[in-house]
Amino acid sequence: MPKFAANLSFLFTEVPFPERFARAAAAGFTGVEYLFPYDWPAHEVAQWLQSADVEQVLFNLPPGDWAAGERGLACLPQRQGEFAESVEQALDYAMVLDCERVHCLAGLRPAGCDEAMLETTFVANLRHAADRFATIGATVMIEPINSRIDMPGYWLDDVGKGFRLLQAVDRSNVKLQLDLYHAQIIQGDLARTIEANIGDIGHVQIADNPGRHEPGSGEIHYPFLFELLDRLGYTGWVGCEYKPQTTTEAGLGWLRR
Ligand SMILES: O=C(O)C(=O)CO
Repeated sequence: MPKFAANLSFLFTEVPFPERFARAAAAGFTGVEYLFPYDWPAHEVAQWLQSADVEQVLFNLPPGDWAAGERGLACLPQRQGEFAESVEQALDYAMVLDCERVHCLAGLRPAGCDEAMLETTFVANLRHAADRFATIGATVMIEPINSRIDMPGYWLDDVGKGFRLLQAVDRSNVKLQLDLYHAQIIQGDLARTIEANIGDIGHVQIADNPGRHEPGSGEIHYPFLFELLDRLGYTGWVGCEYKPQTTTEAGLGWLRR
């Protein structure tokens, strides 16, 4: 079975964020991920990790003004200075949290902007981020996210485009974060996609479809995909980024099975 990380932005939300680390550990998780740590000083987050004895698996670079609807900066031509600052902030946190993976949100497609310009900006920004994170041995993830249900207007909303962008960025520490829930909505054909691209996949996330709930609640046959990841020698983490149907604890039956 792969290693599972609890996504603390989705799971254990019954308790305040600092308490979720211990809850995840008590439920048997040895790794955690979440969207953003920036509301808390890095050394405090490090203490929560340490006292729960869990590994920091992944978090996201600052996304711009999330509350105002922004969903990342990496493709935005007018925001390259801010992107570079966001890389430094995430790097500081990654060092303190001893985290080997960060996810770089691409951003929403700006109106009236040429596709080639967005791609040029994205590639330049990713190369910059990759080179900065290489100094601590960390990998930068890019993630295709569906723009039909969950993130309307998201620029990186195609799985094939994600793998093509990896080639364009051409840095060994940039990999694809394959969220199987988003991939199912975008295109399906999950097993073949994993098999054809396993060497470029640096992180996996899961939820079932429809509803983005626990594995087993929908149409995706996760036991088959977990066996496939094992058979292909995937040694990375699988992040549990789903919305529990009732409570987090009640929804962990799929993991015990
Ligand atoms: O929305 C998602 O799927 C994300 O992983 C955002 O980081």
